[in-house]
Amino acid sequence: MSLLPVEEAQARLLAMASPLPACPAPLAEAAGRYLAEPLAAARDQPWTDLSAMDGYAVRHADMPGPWRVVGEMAAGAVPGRAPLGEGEAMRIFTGAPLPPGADTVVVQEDVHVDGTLVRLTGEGPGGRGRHVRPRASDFAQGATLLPAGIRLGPAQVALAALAGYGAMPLGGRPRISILSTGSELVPPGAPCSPGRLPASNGVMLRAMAEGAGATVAGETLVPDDLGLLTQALRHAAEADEAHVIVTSGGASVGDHDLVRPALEAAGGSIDFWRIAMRPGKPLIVGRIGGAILLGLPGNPVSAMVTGALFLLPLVRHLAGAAEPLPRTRDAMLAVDMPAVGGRTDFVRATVAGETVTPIAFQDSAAMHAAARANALIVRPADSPASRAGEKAPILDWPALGLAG
Ligand SMILES: Nc1nc2c(c(=O)[nH]1)N[C@H]1C(S)=C(S)[C@@H](COP(=O)(O)OP(=O)(O)OC[C@H]3O[C@@H](n4cnc5c(N)ncnc54)[C@H](O)[C@@H]3O)O[C@H]1N2
Ligand code: MOO
Repeated sequence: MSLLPVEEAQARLLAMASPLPACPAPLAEAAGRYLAEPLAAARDQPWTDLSAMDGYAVRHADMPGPWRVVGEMAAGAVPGRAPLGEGEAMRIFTGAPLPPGADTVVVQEDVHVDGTLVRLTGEGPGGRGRHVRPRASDFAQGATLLPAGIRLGPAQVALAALAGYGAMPLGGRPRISILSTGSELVPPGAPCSPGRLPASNGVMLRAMAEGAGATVAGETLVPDDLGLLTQALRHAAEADEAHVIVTSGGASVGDHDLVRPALEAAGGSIDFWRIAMRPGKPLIVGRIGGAILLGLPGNPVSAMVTGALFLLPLVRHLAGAAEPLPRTRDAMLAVDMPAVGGRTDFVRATVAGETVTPIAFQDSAAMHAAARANALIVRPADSPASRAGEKAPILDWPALGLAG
């Protein structure tokens, strides 16, 4: 059975599912999720010309003063209709609307005040319009502020609030169920007798998926037993109602590698198996009930890399992301790198500025080495050797969704 190229496998996986239905949600729940429709401003910001400083609103034509103070405006005030007359000033505070006729604000540090008379002590504000935030200078009502499919962070949530919204249409939250397979596994922190191994993939995949906006409906350790694994898969599909079931381990060709037979015994089917990538070759993709099954390899680094390149794009796609796949950028290789075989190599590396350096120990079970990395160097299958100083595509941790 030939190995599937990585890009083809990613495209086939994403084509298996449609984004979940969108629904309106309060802004407090929006960060980390995807906007389902373009966001248009429901108001002008600012709503009128506002002062950017504490001081005195004046007519620039009256420069350099002096002025007679005829009233006061604070944020929240609404200007009256009478325009400022010649030589008149309005005491004004940051965020307050300018009275009609005023076009410039003199800051209070630049004036001497004697009763109601205000004189410049310095050079004054300079040009007309100084210290004024003109109406709609940030955005105008009706303007498209955010496109559909972007991930909302704190700044976008604040923008939505200023644009007049208390809720936004958001993509759905994918539910995932995590099954860590292997009779050798014990839960993290449990006593680890000889032959046992702390299960690390479950907590890692949970952190990755939750960071991408998924909710974890179940997280279970399952021994290498066909009956128990079959039952666990059914449970994840039916009771957890998972959109995605992600297994780790048991994906390869050994006698104890049971994910494929268990999937078939549970009534599921395999769409494809084995990808031309290193690490991560044994990846399985299938379906069971309404869920997509993603069978990741057990080696911790293989699970991390396949989780970042397959699980997270699938989560983003279901959650409504316009661009679910991570984007590469170019960096300069710090060292020579050998020719690549028939599988695309995702080399764990550290990137600093524009320079990327592979980590010396590339074992797919070596989590200590992988936890020092902050990028993968992407070396496509069958590439020739590269020299230090050449450019190479990398996927850095923020692009992959692995940044802490
Ligand atoms: N004859 C062959 N052997 C192997 C092949 C192959 O093509 N032919 N592929 C190798 C590759 S590549 C990988 S990757 C591994 C992964 O295979 P599995 O998915 O079947 O993984 P397991 O054998 O179950 O486990 C591998 C390794 O990882 C440890 N493990 C498993 N689960 C966890 C977990 N949740 N947390 C931490 N560590 C875990 C497990 O104890 C094993 O040491 O197969 C190669 N073999
Ligand atoms: O693909 Mo395995 O993940 O090379 O170690």
